[in-house]
Amino acid sequence: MTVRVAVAGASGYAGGELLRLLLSHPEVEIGALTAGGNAGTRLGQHHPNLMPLADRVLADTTAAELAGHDVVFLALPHGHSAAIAAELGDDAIVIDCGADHRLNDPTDWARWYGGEHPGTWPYGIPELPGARDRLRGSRRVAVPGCFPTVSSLALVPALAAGLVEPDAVVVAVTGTSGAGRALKPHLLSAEVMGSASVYGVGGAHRHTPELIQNLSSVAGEPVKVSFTPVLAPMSRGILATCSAPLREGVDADAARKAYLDAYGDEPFVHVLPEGHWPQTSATLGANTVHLQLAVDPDAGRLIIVGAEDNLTKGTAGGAVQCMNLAVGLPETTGLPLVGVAP
Ligand SMILES: NC(=O)C1=CN([C@@H]2O[C@H](COP(=O)(O)OP(=O)(O)OC[C@H]3O[C@@H](n4cnc5c(N)ncnc54)[C@H](OP(=O)(O)O)[C@@H]3O)[C@@H](O)[C@H]2O)C=CC1
Ligand SMILES: CC(=O)N[C@@H](CCC(=O)OP(=O)(O)O)C(=O)O
Repeated sequence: MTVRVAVAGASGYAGGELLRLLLSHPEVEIGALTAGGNAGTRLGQHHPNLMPLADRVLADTTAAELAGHDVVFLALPHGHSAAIAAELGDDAIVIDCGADHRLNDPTDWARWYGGEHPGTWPYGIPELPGARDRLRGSRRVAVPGCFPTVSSLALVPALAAGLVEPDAVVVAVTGTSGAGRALKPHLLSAEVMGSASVYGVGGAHRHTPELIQNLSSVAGEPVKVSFTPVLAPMSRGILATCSAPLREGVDADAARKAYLDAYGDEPFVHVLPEGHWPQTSATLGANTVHLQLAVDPDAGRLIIVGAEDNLTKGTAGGAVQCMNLAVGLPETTGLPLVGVAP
């Protein structure tokens, strides 16, 4: 099978990571590459690592440029996907790395992003209960936010098995590439190097409703989520420390069993051997999430720590995994399982 793909937003971080993965995908032919203000420039100017595509010139992001492909990846800022997807129609599978089609509830959309709800697409974490069947053969995929990917995978088995109360706390350290490559003063090296800082504190981050949506759907009841992101001086990676109050009688063995049952057969989600704790460097460049858990008997809480590369499993790798499901290829095709640590 040859899957002809286009990437809109190819000059950005998510677009660049998509191309890195697609270049080594055995069934993919890379077609149109588009951008915004950087249209007309060479891809090599933006992604010097992508040598085989260095001389490709970026086109304007229009439906006409993106037409005629089997799969179109949209790696554009929020709010740019719905109109282009509508113009492409059903001829192409469209995989949106942005937030436009993630939230089910129009009221949530209006509160967190503003404006009219662009509609909900099948949500791209295949490892969540029931998700894989919805993604297989789908013509549309909403790729999750990078924080919700690792944090949902960390908390879902405990909530689905009823081991914890529906009241989660997530504190997640992230590298700066999560913010994209547009210039922003708080991402200057003088601000970031040698310092860690919080943002979006007090339920103010727009990934909170996405997490609540994912966790509540498996818990079967509304789940409260307190989410705090922490910006750290690294380019890639997320380390999420998640916890929730343990229900009466739940011990460490029962908790571990729930995670091994949930992920024992998953190629990309690894529950580490006891005593080993996730670290971002072990997941860099790999389409993996590493998890470990512990019971804190004095606090009465289950603690789950998860690591991922925000650009790989947290965006582009997850997107390619969903493409494989959508086109009927084995889910793992072309995706790296091994990180580049140290
Ligand atoms: N970075 C991450 O870890 C993650 C990102 N995402 C999502 O992926 C999407 C892309 O993010 P990211 O790559 O980080 O962002 P970047 O800012 O790095 O890249 C944005 C891309 O979109 C293009 N673009 C910007 N404005 C327009 C426009 N008006 N019309 C057409 N193209 C435009 C840019 O082109 P140009 O260079 O010409 O400006 C660039 O190619 C976002 O929706 C983001 O939320 C999701 C999960 C994680
Ligand atoms: C460091 C940093 O700023 N990270 C971004 C992560 C955004 C992301 O990955 O996802 P979406 O934009 O696709 O929702 C943030 O917190 O907004």
